Amino acid sequence: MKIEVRKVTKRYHLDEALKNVSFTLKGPKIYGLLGRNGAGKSTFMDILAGNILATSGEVLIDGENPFDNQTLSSLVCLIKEGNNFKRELKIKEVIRIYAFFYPEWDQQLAEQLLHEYNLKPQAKIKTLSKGMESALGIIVGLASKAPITIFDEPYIGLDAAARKNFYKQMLEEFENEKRMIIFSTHLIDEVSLMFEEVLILQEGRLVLQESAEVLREQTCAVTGKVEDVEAFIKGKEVIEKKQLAGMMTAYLFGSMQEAEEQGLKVEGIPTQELMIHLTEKKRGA
Ligand SMILES: Nc1ncnc2c1ncn2[C@@H]1O[C@H](COP(=O)(O)OP(=O)(O)OP(=O)(O)O)[C@@H](O)[C@H]1O
Repeated sequence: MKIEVRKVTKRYHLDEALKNVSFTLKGPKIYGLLGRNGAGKSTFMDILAGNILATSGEVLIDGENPFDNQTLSSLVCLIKEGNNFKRELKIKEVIRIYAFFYPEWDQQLAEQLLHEYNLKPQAKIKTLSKGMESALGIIVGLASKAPITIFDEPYIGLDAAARKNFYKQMLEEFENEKRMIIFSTHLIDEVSLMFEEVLILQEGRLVLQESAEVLREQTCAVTGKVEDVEAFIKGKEVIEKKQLAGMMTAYLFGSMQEAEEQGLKVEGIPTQELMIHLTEKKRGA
């Protein structure tokens, strides 16, 4: 499936949650949608799921507007960080509703995951802990088999071991049957290896869209004497530089090998740190 985002702005009264954002996503792929609080991630996901309209510009899924579009709504499954289900419903009723709604629903997978997460079909949503409710969201998202599955921080209340289990299940599902998964998270380093492409939003603007491979392999942190680092980074795309006691560290797009040949100390940059530097750079620009 193809998602085209064209000059999208979303305004809430005086607040601009998205500012003239344009990009294209093509599935099947696992996309990481990153950004700090209030960057506009949830707003974008809500527009994509057809829950709200952009103030201007358009989002198209295979050429169609998702707002109030019944055909598309059965192809897109959005799981948010909470309040996905009516509190009075039982788990088995939630499962029945989603099974009815999503044509590719995988009942066997849903039952297997309910068992793994130890969720009782008779239990009412309002009796579940935060972690159990998140687990149900994860189960529904995975079992929906929706060609566009969107997870917006879906793991609130799950501990590190349960989150790891979820990432494993998600990857297995993706390998079994490829689809487009858009995943928004704060816990970037936990999941960064899963992403094939990363988008970073900052204050409503898209500051980066890049394949994760390029980010991992073609960015590095170079440290050495100020004059050596300055000479090395001349003409290169520098993300950030820091100076202390005659030494400099520069974060840049460039090959590690080239820096090593110059006798500089070179390290990879964890995605989390890269995101912080990229968003700070744009803020200062
Ligand atoms: N319903 C709303 N009414 C008014 N303002 C809103 C609404 N939803 C979002 N906003 C504002 O739009 C901006 C973007 O919010 P959004 O929730 O999309 O960001 P986010 O990147 O998902 O953040 P977080 O990670 O904290 O959920 C914020 O300034 C937020 O206050």
